[in-house]
Amino acid sequence: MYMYILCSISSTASLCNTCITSHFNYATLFTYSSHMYILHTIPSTICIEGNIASGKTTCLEYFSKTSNIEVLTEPVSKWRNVRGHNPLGLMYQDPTRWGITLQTYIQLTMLDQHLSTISAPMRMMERSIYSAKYIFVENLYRSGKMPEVDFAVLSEWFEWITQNIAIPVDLIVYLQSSPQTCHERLKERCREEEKIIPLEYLEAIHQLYEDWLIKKTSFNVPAPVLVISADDDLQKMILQYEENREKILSGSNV
Ligand SMILES: Nc1ncnc2c1ncn2[C@@H]1O[C@H](COP(=O)(O)OP(=O)(O)O)[C@@H](O)[C@H]1O
Ligand SMILES: Cc1cn([C@H]2C[C@H](O)[C@@H](COP(=O)(O)O)O2)c(=O)[nH]c1=O
Repeated sequence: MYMYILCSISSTASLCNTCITSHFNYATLFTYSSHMYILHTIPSTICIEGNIASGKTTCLEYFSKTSNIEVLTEPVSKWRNVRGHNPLGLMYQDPTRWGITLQTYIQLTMLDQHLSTISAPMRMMERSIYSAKYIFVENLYRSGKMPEVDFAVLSEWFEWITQNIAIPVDLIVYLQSSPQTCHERLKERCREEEKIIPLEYLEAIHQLYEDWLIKKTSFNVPAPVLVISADDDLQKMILQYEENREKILSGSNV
């Protein structure tokens, strides 16, 4: 939908006034085409970020009961089964060989989610195309498990996408948890491919998240960040979600 809007802007800019106004969670755009005004609404996007097993899916499930929100969980099932292949499993078995395969596919599926047309005025997504690149690709590269040429190709793809396609994010909710908590929860969840993940892997992911979203020293942060401490038990997490409900659903002004 957004690409269509961008096309509309460029094709109608010389013909008429095009205006974008922001009201609460809606961005409303009017374009003039074929002698009539067309109104498009762009849903606002909230991305739930955090380490593996920090509680993102659980958080999304909780907010899925809220009206006017469409929740998009990470398409992990696709990453585990693309035409009968399991790139997630392959990556954990041999990251140097399969890291680029998995990350190319994740980049595609994330882009697909960002651009998907939804009927609700608000989209709540699990992670984003940004964290796939800034956290996971970066981790593979920095740990010496992704060859330089693979990193270069993925980076070229990512830069082309983000420079040519509008991928708006209105708010990042960072579920900040200790790597130890995640390790415990990961063991409990018991996803087959992840059984070999050591604590050190979660520590590396944690550090990359902290540099990106807390210290803001590594990469561009595409939206305001709301930090929610995620080490608490489920009941306390629900309390925190309720305390922050308005901030989360207003999509910005953190
Ligand atoms: N606050 C919590 N306290 C204890 N266990 C939790 C909590 N939140 C989630 N879990 C459990 O931890 C595991 C990982 O949670 P999940 O929501 O799948 O994390 P993520 O989507 O971030 O990987 C699941 O088994 C889930 O039931
Ligand atoms: C985005 C992204 C994810 N992964 C891996 C990390 C985990 O094993 C799963 C996602 O599970 P989570 O419980 O939702 O964190 O996918 C990856 O390797 N690369 C990525 O870019």
